[in-house]
Amino acid sequence: MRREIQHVYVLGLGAIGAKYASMIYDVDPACIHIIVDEERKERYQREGIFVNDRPYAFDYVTEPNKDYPADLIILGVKSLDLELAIERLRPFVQEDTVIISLLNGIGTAAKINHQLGKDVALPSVVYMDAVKVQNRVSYGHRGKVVFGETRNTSLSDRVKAVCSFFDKMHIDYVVPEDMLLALWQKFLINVVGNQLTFMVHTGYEGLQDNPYMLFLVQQVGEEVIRVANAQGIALSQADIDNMIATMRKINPKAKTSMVQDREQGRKSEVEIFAGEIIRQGQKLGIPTPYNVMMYNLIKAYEWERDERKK
Ligand SMILES: NC(=O)C1=CN([C@@H]2O[C@H](COP(=O)(O)OP(=O)(O)OC[C@H]3O[C@@H](n4cnc5c(N)ncnc54)[C@H](OP(=O)(O)O)[C@@H]3O)[C@@H](O)[C@H]2O)C=CC1
Ligand SMILES: CC(C)(CO)C(=O)C(=O)O
Repeated sequence: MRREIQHVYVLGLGAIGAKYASMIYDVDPACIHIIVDEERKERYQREGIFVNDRPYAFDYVTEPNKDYPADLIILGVKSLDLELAIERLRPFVQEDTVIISLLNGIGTAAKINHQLGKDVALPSVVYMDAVKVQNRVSYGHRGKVVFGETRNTSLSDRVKAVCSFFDKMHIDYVVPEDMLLALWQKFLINVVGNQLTFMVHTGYEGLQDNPYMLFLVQQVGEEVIRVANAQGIALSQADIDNMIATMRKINPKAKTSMVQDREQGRKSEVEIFAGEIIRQGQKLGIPTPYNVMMYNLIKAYEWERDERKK
């Protein structure tokens, strides 16, 4: 029988990580700890971390404490920092630890489990509109974590433990029956929405009524569906239609995380979006020309920005 979740560690106190850390802190400040290195600890303590304008005095830890074993670790780094982050959290992982990774992309849980050599990470994704600028995080919606075992016809003990913890912390979540499909539904939004808004440099409004963008939404979306279907994942036109309907309900001025990366001069996560679709398409013999074009345009933009000025 799995014990109740009492101590939670967050690695990656960015837009998403700080948002969830603050929600947990608001209910039970003693149960939340932030894994950092010495440099981050000093910087976060000196500058403070604000979430929706409220300062948070988190417990910053650089190494595990046997009095507070990690029942749950929430990972909130960008995909480019994933490998290093997994090594940082390795000493915190106990026999019963569960890892929920809030990163975008379809392969994160598998990567974590492979690198750690054990089955500790549950596949998960988050729907959220959080932004971090310097030491200040803001968000408009409560967001939603989607997580679970690959199939959840009945709930495993570790999924039940996370559900009851999220209930206590008032964190909205969904445990879908088919987690692989849920990962691909989110992946579809990222491959289509994040990359097109990045290239056109627009908020969600670009995906709501711009006829040229809507043409591309359909073409890029169909490539994702073909790659998914070839692997037995039942992504369909209905998912593109749902995505368009959902985009139309979002604040038109809000921005995908990839547009935020562009505005803050950071490297984007194109490798886990178009890069992943292109690699999978090549293995399966499925052409993905729209993604090849997007991948190279995004890379070309970043090359001009980052390499030429060196
Ligand atoms: N923002 C959003 O609305 C959404 C984001 N996502 C996904 O969530 C993931 C995280 O995104 P987001 O929160 O926006 O990213 P941010 O860039 O805001 O945050 C990442 C954080 O990770 C920290 N970090 C990186 N490496 C380490 C390390 N080794 N040890 C400790 N901390 C580390 C960084 O710290 P520092 O700043 O000190 O360098 C930074 O604060 C991405 O995959 C993104 O696609 C998904 C849905 C929505
Ligand atoms: C789905 C979306 C667009 C918001 O949660 C996202 O994942 C992102 O901005 O990266």
